[in-house]
Amino acid sequence: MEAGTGVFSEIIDGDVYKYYSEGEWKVSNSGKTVSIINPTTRKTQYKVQVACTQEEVNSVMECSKKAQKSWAKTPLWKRAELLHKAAAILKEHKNPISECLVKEIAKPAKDAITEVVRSGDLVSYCAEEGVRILGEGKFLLSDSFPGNERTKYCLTSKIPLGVVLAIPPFNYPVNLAVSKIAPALIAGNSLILKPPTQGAVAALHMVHCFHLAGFPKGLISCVTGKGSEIGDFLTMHPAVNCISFTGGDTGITISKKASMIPLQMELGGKDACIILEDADLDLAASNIVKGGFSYSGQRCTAVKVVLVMESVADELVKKVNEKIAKLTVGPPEDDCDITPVVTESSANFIEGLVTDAKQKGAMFCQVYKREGNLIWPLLLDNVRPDMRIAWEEPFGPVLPVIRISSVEEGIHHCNASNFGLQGCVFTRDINKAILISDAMEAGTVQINSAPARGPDHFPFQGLKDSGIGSQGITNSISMMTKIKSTVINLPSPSYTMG
Ligand SMILES: NC(=O)c1ccc[n+]([C@@H]2O[C@H](COP(=O)([O-])OP(=O)(O)OC[C@H]3O[C@@H](n4cnc5c(N)ncnc54)[C@H](O)[C@@H]3O)[C@@H](O)[C@H]2O)c1
Repeated sequence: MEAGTGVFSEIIDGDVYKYYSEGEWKVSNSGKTVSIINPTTRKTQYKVQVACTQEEVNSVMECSKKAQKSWAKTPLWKRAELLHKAAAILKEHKNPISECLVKEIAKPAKDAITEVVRSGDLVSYCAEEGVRILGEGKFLLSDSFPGNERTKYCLTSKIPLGVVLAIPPFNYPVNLAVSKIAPALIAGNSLILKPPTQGAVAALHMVHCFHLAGFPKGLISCVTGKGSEIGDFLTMHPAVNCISFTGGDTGITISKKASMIPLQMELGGKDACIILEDADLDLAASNIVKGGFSYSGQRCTAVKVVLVMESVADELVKKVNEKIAKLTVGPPEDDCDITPVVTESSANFIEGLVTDAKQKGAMFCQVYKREGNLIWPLLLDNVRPDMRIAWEEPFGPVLPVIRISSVEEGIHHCNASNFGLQGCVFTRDINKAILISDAMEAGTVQINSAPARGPDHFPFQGLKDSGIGSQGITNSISMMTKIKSTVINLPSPSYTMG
């Protein structure tokens, strides 16, 4: 089945995709649309509605508030049952959804399928985890605090926050949407999704799978439009009780504007890969290539700078270059390793970093080549700290190598970054690895493997400008709840068996 056909024909009106509110697919009164440009053909692939009007957003909010009230009264097992159903429908329709990922964000076809299947698994896992952790609370006794007798019993439980606003980025528009939707729903919240422009159509198909599962009207809504146009109205809306955002620096702006509500922010990274003299260089080289160039480097946890000890640098660079030479470059439909980057402006930004590095004397291991949005993989050796690429996130298939003469120098570079998402270290000495992991200011450090977000139940968080709070299924469920206590006061102390 193709995108927009069969069960999905309901979500499209002519050639424009609708938005989703009050359990229905609707055409916005704004009368405006935005074109989604296929990164490979650079032609319009799909159209979605621009900025639903403020009245439409207000009505989405009202409806979401109302739906949440009755959802919070729906038994946990029933919420879980619906999530399991949605997960199965999502997996069943992996083909049309992955087709959108290929055409909207040039994700290699195989990876696009993996994203949808992984998303279904995430939703199911979340339902199971929710049933366990939300079914438990705490029981506290007053006499453990000095001066108290056992006259108070405190019962705590986790309650929903209300309306959760989810804003995912373009690179995993399905997976990073469900990683917010599923925890929000299992915890008893309603959810409003604002998908990225590139990736919006994949997200709308995914939302329709939740619709088909039969969630109550208004519990899930999906509002399309440019972040720059409707972003502020959504993120500053008084009805929103929690924002879960994944993306770039926009998250910093949102966190400054948002009101006093819980924020989950997963932002950019400049994940460093430190290679010691005793490292298994073959293992390191394959992880650098996989970590640095998968999905053309457009991953928050991509290896974004290699910090290698001078004594093994020549050998490592040689091994990495041999592997880069084997990467296939071309369209996502052919499952090429390197596919066009998401937009022309991204390609121009990447080119700017490459030009800066060239002017400042970096060594090019390959010839720089670009056709449209397609950039061939490039390793830049002998990068120095005065080059932009040493610090900035290219979000493309360009990887800098900085040669270091001590571990301290590597840690210093890593910690001087504003980002602190993940990092990795390659060594056969586990004691050194632990010391380095502790010294690196990053939310997660991988030992002998490239940075990675999954498996999706692991905690995932960034320090400094890389984020607020922690994701991962369990942490996201907890983050989308609040603790509520009920205290039973006894007229006189009561001790068990007393
Ligand atoms: N830490 C993580 O978990 C993680 C994961 C994936 C990507 N990322 C980061 O995301 C970035 C790439 O993704 P991107 O280009 O889609 O990021 P982006 O910040 O440009 O956009 C993210 C989302 O925010 C929306 N948006 C834009 N302006 C807005 C506004 N004013 N108000 C509300 N929403 C607004 C966009 O439409 C999109 O849905 C990279 O920096 C990458 O490192 C981080």
